[in-house]
Amino acid sequence: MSAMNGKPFTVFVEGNIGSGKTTFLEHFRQFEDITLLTEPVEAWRNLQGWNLLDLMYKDPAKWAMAFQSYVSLTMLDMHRRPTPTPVKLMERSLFSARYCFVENMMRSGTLHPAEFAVLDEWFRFIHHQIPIEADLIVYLKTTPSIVHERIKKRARSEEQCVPLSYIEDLHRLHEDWLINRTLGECPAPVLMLDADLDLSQITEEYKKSEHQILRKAVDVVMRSPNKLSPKKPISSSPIKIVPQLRL
Ligand SMILES: Nc1ncnc2c1ncn2[C@@H]1O[C@H](COP(=O)(O)OP(=O)(O)O)[C@@H](O)[C@H]1O
Ligand SMILES: Nc1nc2c(ncn2[C@H]2C[C@H](O)[C@@H](COP(=O)(O)O)O2)c(=O)[nH]1
Repeated sequence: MSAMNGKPFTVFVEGNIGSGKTTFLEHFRQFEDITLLTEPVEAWRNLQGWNLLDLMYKDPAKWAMAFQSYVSLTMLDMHRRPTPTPVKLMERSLFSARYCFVENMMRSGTLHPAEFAVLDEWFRFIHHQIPIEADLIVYLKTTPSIVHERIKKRARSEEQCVPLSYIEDLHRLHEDWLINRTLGECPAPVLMLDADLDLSQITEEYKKSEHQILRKAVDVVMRSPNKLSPKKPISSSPIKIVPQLRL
């Protein structure tokens, strides 16, 4: 199934560490005609045998520049990845790397001002020379203390020493970027979801976003009904499938 006009309906899924971005993408695995691109964390944990994520957390002053440079490369690769489907969901973006993580490293003094200037120039160049657009941003809004507990429970070795204050700083930057609009550029309309809800309630919250996300795929269904169906068939009738998508 090719994307319409060669450009998929692109969604950036944004939110603090542990807010449920990967879990959100997994919710959409039930549908066909969607490309899901999770954050390349494993690439950051193993670049030719080097765990850049661990090095960055252990000695940010020394490794922040190298880590952010590689984050930029891997995220640009995701932005530019050919997408054969009408809908593409990406976990994070070059925008959150710049306006949340790099901004925080500059403000906290982790990045030298000259290092920040280099990363900022790279972001400006990429943003103005290469299309890295989005049609929608889904913002998984969370409370720092809640995601800090989730991070501890997830127990990713590199993150065990991440303090609550770091999560609070990232929260404020996400809010300023996506909600208050006092930081940087917001490249698409924002759909905010309450990602504090626990796993027993979060599916209903995720469903609030299905219509806006799947509407391009719905268009495809209306033109070729046999094309889109959940991997677990809801019904043999495309009509019953389409209302399921019209939430
Ligand atoms: N709504 C939720 N309630 C409770 N735990 C959650 C929820 N969403 C995700 N988790 C758990 O929290 C951790 C982080 O979720 P994940 O999807 O990896 O977040 P992210 O990709 O934003 O870092 C995982 O252990 C996951 O199982
Ligand atoms: N310093 C940066 N760290 C980043 C960036 N993008 C992600 N990360 C870190 C945060 C987590 O420890 C891990 C994965 O993020 P999740 O939110 O998916 O858990 O990678 C960045 O640009 N800079």
